[in-house]
Amino acid sequence: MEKAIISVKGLEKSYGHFHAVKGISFDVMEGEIFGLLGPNGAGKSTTLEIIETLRTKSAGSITVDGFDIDTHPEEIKKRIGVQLQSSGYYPGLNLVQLIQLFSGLYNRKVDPMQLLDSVNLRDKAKNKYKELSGGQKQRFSIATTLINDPRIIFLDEPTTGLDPQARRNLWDLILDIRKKGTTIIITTHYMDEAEILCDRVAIVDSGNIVSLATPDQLIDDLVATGFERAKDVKKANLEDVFINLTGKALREA
Ligand SMILES: Nc1ncnc2c1ncn2[C@@H]1O[C@H](COP(=O)(O)OP(=O)(O)OP(=O)(O)O)[C@@H](O)[C@H]1O
Repeated sequence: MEKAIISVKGLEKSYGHFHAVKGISFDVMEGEIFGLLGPNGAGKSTTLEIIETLRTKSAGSITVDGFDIDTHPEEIKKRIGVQLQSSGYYPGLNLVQLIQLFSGLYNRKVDPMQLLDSVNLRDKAKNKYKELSGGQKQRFSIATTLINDPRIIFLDEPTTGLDPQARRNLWDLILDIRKKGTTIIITTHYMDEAEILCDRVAIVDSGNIVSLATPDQLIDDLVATGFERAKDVKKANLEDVFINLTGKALREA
């Protein structure tokens, strides 16, 4: 039976007089990839950071894995994996040392090489974070979300700035993580990414959820209104051409 692992009810957030999140409610089901989509400033990061216990809310209630955020934030922290800002990656340490540092903070024993293997970064074990390419940095930051063996991970625009091969590689990594039973919440500005990865998406605009359904359902609903694309869709797009010409392999060795 489907069970909600995150339940958000009537969430509001104001920054001074500015009402950034205006009373949103949604559930995230156990094991799903749930997308928050919306234009810049819609309130996606604010919402994520409140659920991550990193920001206070102005009103509403949230439970994560059965724990109320107001009364049990520490229990919630133990169960979630959050991408760190790159400023958290001490410049003098290599990837293995960083993983050892983070696992110490979480009080967990992890095998750094096994974790690096899982994100295809074994070869970079002795490199420093700043020596990684954009795609490698993103993969490393996803690896760090897995250190405490979380039930849920939060990915805020994980593929922004990556080339098409690196994006696809990251999609495979995200799907692999979900296969192991981890619930994933992701924000993205890429609709193709949301369509491929997300079981359900909430479309957020000016602090409200304006629609929430599976990508298929949202498209069908739009088509049912009589909407048609202006141009016939070709069987391939420019990204297909690019991948076809330059291959699927990563270019960052
Ligand atoms: N600390 C803050 N103080 C004041 N206003 C803030 C603060 N953080 C965010 N905001 C405002 O709240 C609104 C929502 O911001 P938020 O970062 O949640 O949007 P977002 O949907 O994640 O946008 P983006 O796609 O650009 O990351 C924006 O108008 C932003 O300027």
